[in-house]
Amino acid sequence: MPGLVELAQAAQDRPVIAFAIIGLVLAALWKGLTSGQPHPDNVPWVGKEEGKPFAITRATYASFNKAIVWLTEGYQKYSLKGKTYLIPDFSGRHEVVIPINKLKWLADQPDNVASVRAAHYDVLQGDYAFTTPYLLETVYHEHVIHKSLARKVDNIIPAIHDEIVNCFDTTWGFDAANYKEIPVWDNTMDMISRISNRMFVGLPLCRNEDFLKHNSAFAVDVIMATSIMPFIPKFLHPIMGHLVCLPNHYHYWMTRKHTLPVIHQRLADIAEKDANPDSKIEIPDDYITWHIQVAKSEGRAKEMEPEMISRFIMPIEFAAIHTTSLTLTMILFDLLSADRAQEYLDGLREEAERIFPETLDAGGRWTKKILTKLVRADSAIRESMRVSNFVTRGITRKVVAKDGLRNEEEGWTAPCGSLISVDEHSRHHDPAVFPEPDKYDAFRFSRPREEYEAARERNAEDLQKYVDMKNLSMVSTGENFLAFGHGRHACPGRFLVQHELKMMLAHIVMHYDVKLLPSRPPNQWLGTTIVPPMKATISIKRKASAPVNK
Ligand code: HEM
Repeated sequence: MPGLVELAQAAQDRPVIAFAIIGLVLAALWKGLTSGQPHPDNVPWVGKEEGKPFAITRATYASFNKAIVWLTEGYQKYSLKGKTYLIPDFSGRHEVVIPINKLKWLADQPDNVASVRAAHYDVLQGDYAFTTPYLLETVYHEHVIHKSLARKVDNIIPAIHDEIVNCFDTTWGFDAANYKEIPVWDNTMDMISRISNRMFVGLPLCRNEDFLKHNSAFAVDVIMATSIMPFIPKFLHPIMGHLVCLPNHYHYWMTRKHTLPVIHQRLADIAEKDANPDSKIEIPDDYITWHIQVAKSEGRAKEMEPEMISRFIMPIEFAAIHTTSLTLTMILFDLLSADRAQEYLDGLREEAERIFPETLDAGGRWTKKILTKLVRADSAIRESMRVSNFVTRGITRKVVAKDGLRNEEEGWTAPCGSLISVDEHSRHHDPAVFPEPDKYDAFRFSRPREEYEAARERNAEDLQKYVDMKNLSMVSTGENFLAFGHGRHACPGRFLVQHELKMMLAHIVMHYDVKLLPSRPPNQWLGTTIVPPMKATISIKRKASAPVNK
């Protein structure tokens, strides 16, 4: 530990850095002392020691490493009894946490009463982080994904499969003699960036290293901005917001030089094809095309500008790449360290090898219909998202109605500006809902589905059971599975993610031997976010028997 003299000397040597650090510390303290999200005043708190001076401020600071303790306390004391409570947050954004029986009530609120867009705008620093507020004000990219992705998914699966094969070939490789260490987080980020971009911008850009590098740097810039900005007093935001987000502009600028030529070409090709439907030009099925087609059909001039198309690619990349990479990283660690890891790997391999031959009619490429049969892979993914989800609270909505949002049943009103959410972590770990809730049981959700299929004799009584079984799939959201949210704003990307992750798991088990892990490399809690171990590795080698390209 340096002494005061050394610190004073260091400050003299680097006055600008010292000034900046002192400024940030003072700002953080100031913020802690004065912050406070609007909230109902007749709802109990967890973590706040009533009667003590600066009780909310102290709870705000303590919340950084108390999230799990307070969520558990809130769940036991209030949620299980159908009661709402308040939880402090390190960012100063204290939340109203409702019990699970009010999930539908919240999800059904109109957008002009409880808004997901406003909640995301605040958390993601919409004024500054994405280079122009217009992107998160309009969320046009989300509209495009909602309108297009589920309809287009069958068309894009072959391209996604092709990209997955290419990613594994070029990063995990072909060496069948020696095990190779794979740094899981870096590798999944690399692969998921390429695979996602195959759908967003297509070939060859999805493999362009400079484009991918600046894209991923942009996402890190956004995360930096969301971490730093809550600690800067509001009145300084118009200056500090732009300063903190200077790197975002730079990295956007660097991606733009790659995307703009593709966008110009695409606009020209689509115009040519529209004018001359017999033209031989092939229009790729990717985000750029969907963006243009939706904008054209809705007469949106601004969204047709090449510059805007290029900017809108950034928030969609942000929504897709980190979420999917975190999920895949968690899946690999959960699967390889489970008590019955070998049995799970063998089960996944047996399923993949049994189903894959059905693709031969489709040129050895998976299709949506065939992928639906991978129920064990589906379960292995859903189970990891249940046990190792990286967010603890979800379905977050900001109250935007001027008069607030009234809950008659409990008799509270959340004033305009309040944040309301659901504690999905505790629900996903509730022993009354999931026996042995902390255990990763890869086939928890596929076992009943397989038993049902084996015994299936269609009659009227089976119909309900059939629906129940469908509800165990990873895209089915509800009280017991909230990792993709729920209701009309549930993640539309999940209709792609399910196929992408299943294809990746099937590829791994059919092509590689993977060493089991002696124990689960631990996740880390950062406030209320859970991050997987970023440096942990796994050992893999190509199966000598693996087919060269499938
Ligand atoms: C495993 C990967 C992913 C996870 C865990 C995930 C999770 C989520 C969650 C929790 C929400 C918020 C739902 C709510 O507030 O109710 C969301 C929203 C969204 N996600 Fe995902 N997501 C993933 C991948 C993707 C991908 C690949 C895309 C795009 C292709 C995408 C696009 C979106 C969009 C556009 C929204 C906003 C929906 C709306 O507000 O109407 N996500 N996602």
